[in-house]
Amino acid sequence: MMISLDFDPFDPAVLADPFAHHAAVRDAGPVVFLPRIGCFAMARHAEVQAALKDFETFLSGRGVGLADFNREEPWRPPSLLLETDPPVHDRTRGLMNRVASLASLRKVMPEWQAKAEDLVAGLVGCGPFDAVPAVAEAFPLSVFPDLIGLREDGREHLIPYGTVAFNAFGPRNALLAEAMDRAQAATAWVAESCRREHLRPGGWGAQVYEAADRGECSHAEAERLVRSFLTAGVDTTVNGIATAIHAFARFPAEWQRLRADPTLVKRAVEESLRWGGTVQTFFRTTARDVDVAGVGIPEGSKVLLFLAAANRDPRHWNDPDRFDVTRQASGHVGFGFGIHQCLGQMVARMEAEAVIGAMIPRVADIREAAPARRRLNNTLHAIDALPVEFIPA
Ligand SMILES: O=C(O)c1ccc(C2CC2)cc1
Repeated sequence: MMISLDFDPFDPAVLADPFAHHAAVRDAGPVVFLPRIGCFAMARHAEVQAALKDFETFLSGRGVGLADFNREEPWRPPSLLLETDPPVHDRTRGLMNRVASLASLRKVMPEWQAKAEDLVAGLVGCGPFDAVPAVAEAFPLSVFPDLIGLREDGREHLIPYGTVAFNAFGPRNALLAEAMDRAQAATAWVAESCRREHLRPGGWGAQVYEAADRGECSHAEAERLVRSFLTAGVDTTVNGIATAIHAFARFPAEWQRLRADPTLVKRAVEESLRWGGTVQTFFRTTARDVDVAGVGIPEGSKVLLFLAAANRDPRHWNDPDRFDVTRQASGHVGFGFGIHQCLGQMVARMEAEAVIGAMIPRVADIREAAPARRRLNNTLHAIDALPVEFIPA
């Protein structure tokens, strides 16, 4: 029996506080239909994880946004990672896994830790500041473009470019239109920056082109694969770090628990990824008629997967709305799940661990200087301003 829910997940009021609406979607049933969007939806952990794992039934190649690439032109050439299915995905993901290796990240970790320590030390005891530009944007923009090997000029374009890319997974609403208008220069800069001549030898970008030299992909594909790093690798980590700092400001007892046991830093970062819901949703498209929990979903249907709702599903987590630095948050779907699980998840973890790890010995308290201000986005639970004070230890 199909349950319909008169609910627009992309309504600005919902995007401003999505968690307030997730229980209703979860409780309405394992699969519901959203007539306002014209899609099916899943918000419970079991069904979301199962759909993410079942890449043959729930396709990515027809787009992971509301737009069905079989029916309408994508706003940009589709991603050869995010928006492909096997066998193409097997080839491109294998290539990118070899480039974005843990070994290469381990090499830069000491430099990232030193940069995070310098950044945090300069903010402790200096009164209220906005942690979004000062930390959440500053740190990823100081380390990630260098990892990829991007040119120095124009790196600030990466933020508005990510904003339009993540809005583009949603409907053609005012948020997307505004982001498109603002991102014209950024879109041009990103396209140019992915060209081989603009990439530093030795960086991840140049390594993708070297894979093309070896015949692992075409040089045109290499340009699009480098673009994936730029699209996925900034707005996500910026908001992941902002959300972690915001969580500790809102739950000071958790900050004290972490300061009392700094070995919890990896667990605390993972919990912020579960609890924070930076990446709220993604779509899939059904490859065939499929029955999920007694609901018939026709072939070619768009299915909205509420990742953040699944990460707070009381059917799977104890006291899910509680931010708990000691929780074992493995199994969350904040990075997706299955073959499309986030290629850059180790980058995201390492960036957040470097920043939070630098704060632990230096910051006795994180004081909210004013309420955080949301930056509405069709996909990201983003923070626009986070006025805080780092009280010296
Ligand atoms: O390949 C891409 O362009 C791409 C864009 C966005 C993501 C989201 C999941 C972080 C992933 C890949």
